Amino acid sequence: MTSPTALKLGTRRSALAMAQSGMVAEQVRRITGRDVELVEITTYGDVSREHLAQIGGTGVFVSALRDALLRGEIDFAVHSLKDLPTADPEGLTLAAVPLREDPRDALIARDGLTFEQLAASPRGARIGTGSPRRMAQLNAWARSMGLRVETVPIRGNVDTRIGYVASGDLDAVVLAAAGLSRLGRLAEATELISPDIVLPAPGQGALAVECPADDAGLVSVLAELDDPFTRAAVTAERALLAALEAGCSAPVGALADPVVDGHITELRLRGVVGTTDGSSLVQMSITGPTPASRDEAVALGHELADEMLAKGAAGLMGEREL
Ligand SMILES: NCc1[nH]cc(CCC(=O)O)c1CC(=O)O
Repeated sequence: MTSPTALKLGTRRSALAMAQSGMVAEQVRRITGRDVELVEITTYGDVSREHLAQIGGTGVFVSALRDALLRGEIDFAVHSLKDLPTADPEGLTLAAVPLREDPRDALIARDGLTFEQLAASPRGARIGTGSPRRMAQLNAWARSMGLRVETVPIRGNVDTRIGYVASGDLDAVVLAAAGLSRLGRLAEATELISPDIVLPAPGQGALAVECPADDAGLVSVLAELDDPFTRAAVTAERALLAALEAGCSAPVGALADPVVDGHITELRLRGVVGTTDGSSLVQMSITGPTPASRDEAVALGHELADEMLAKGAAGLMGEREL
């Protein structure tokens, strides 16, 4: 039963989306004392069997929720921040970026193996991922050890992807640790991949809580879920992505994390662009004062983008296939 004043939270139907939305709904209930009702929205991305790149990237998951917000069918929506296109939508506002989960990628491999053990396996390793960013960095990592792995494009929900390892079709798959964690399945990871080796997608592990910009009451309530440090970090990462003019399926990794010296002193932003075969990578980092404003976070991202472009990053971003 929901009360007539229940807030409507629009969500995709996938297990991951439902888990994420459920967590945010609980926080909003606690803050407002109001009931929050989950409203399932089916997106084209959920029903299409085509590859994501052919239907315009993960943005397809987002646009159906945004349309429902703009039509007033739902009051707010929760997205995986890494799935959001870098352009700000008309009429909507990013009301909160809650505290980020572990941003790293996780390996789920047969027999409890790590990536290095798989790469060294004499029969060769087939590793499933549909992400050019993961392919580029996994292949570069194997090359750095004088080894090769075969990256196999896959898609589908978390269950489907883990299923390829359980069935023996693949030796391993790579997934975001945050998604596994939200589904209560992080224990299945056989390795949490260091960002020194594979940088996550910009915004990975963070959620985006979005609502109509003109709903001042709701905007101020949802703002209580915001974590300013997470927001600054993902703003810098996404500014880097936008400045590299990369599409959402391009092989760009980025992570802004705190430089801790007793307390947080600075923000370090790392970025990577590469060819999916891992033969060339441009990987750079900069450190600056923790941004005190959106403009400062954006400036940090743009500064690193300029340095990466000067090192030839643009030439590595032609590949768009999954
Ligand atoms: N690509 C789809 C997607 N979007 C967000 C997550 C995981 C959760 C997150 O990064 O916040 C995933 C799954 C994955 O990459 O393994």
